[in-house]
Amino acid sequence: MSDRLIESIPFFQGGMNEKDQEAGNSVVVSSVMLRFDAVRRRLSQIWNLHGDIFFFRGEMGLVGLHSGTIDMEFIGVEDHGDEEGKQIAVSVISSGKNADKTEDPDSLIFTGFGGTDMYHGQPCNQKLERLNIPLEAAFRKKSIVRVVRCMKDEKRTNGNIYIYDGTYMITNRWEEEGQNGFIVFKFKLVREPDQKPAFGIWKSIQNWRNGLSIRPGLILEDLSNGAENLKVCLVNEVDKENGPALFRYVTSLIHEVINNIPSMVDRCACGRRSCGSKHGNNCACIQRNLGGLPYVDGVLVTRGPTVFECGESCPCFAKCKNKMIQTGLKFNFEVFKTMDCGWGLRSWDPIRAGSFICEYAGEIIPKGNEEEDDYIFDSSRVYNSFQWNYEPELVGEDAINKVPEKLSVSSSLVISAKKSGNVARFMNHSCSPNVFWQSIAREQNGLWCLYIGFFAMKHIPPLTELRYDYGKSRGGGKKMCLCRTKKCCGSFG
Ligand SMILES: C[S@@+](CC[C@H](N)C(=O)[O-])C[C@H]1O[C@@H](n2cnc3c(N)ncnc32)[C@H](O)[C@@H]1O
Repeated sequence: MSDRLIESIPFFQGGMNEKDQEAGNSVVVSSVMLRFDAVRRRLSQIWNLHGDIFFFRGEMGLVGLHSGTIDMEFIGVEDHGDEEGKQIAVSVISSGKNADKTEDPDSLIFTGFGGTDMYHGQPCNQKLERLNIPLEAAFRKKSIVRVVRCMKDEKRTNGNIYIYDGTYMITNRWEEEGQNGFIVFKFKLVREPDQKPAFGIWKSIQNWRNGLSIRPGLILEDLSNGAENLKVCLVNEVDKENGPALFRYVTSLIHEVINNIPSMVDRCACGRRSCGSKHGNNCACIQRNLGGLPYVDGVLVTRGPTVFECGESCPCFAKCKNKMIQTGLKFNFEVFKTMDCGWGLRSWDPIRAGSFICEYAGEIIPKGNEEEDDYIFDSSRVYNSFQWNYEPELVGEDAINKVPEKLSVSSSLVISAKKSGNVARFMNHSCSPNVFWQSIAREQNGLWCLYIGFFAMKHIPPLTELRYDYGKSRGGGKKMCLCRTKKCCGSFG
């Protein structure tokens, strides 16, 4: 969000002090609500979200896709004569008691509401009343209903992922005997034709996991040949090319020393535990980071000049919360042939914004030796600036313009992944990227070493190509860009 928008709400006061936290601050609350509502109204005009994913119900409310905690949203229809048609369903979430067990990607059986006696809590027949009326009205009026499929998020305890699966129509409605012997209402929704696949992609991936050989275009089951903790498959569904040119698969970078950071006099002394927990709050590595522990729930919280992780000689656990990029891949990736940019990278798993994707593995080379090399990462290039640490003032931190988002890697780092590299060497460039890089430092052999970690800029649905901004050399981009995004500036590198 731009500073302009923040200024346009003159009575906004950022942050909550302790007194506010106890007593409440209606000015802050109402200005946050104003901003939320402005964003929601604007987004509900512009969204075209087929296949987009959400990790929290509130996110769907923000974009105007589905509001509230009930698995059906309805609107009032003023001009409809009969009583039963005054409310009409506009969106359903297939989760909980209403969920569909068949999981057909083109249709959905949605169970009606009710079936528990209001006064005594005993099971009873569902009736054509209350929340079933808007569903019945949508059936009779043949109106369009948005469908959100709900899946369990394997990476979070009790977490769900919501997939927007496009528009459906209720084509049938019937009553049947439920498992407990009482009547339940069933509504059959059929997906409107000519929509790009969304939930269907998830179902295909589920099948591939059960037997990789059925993955169309499969060339290799594991390009890393066991070097990574998860398989990286290689596929080509586009032409006959049977793989990228030969390279050595390595999982990490041969380290670089940061000269201007003093060596490890104050390494982490947290003991055998995870830093950042209630017992390990004084971690010297975490304290080097602005704002404390950089990762919460496995996602990067804010972007900054350098993130400091616990290192080799810190006594904390291998699973310490302040160790992320050194703990390997977290998602099942595939290297695939793109239509016009050679090989590219994408994931079978949904990726939550801020998640660690991979590091840029390869060999460190001196600046100036990168001619004729397509596999260069160069931290000293000019990168399009972007704001990722949104709204820090809402949580009482310095305003955006005071936090340096531009990366200042103290010594420039040039990595070549031409001869040796990992999945990162296949990430193509985009002028509207969904991935960004972050420099990460950790101690090795008593010295601070610098690495480049890639993180998801936004939530990324499965099989969406992962691309970052390659930046431009000081003299301007040398290669023609084919990213085909609206913001394409024509060149990169
Ligand atoms: C680091 S490699 C990426 C992997 C590469 N596509 C492959 O097949 O191995 C960088 C090269 O990919 C191609 N590439 C990446 N992004 C591109 C883009 N936006 N437009 C055109 N070509 C691109 C260019 O040939 C570039 O030199």
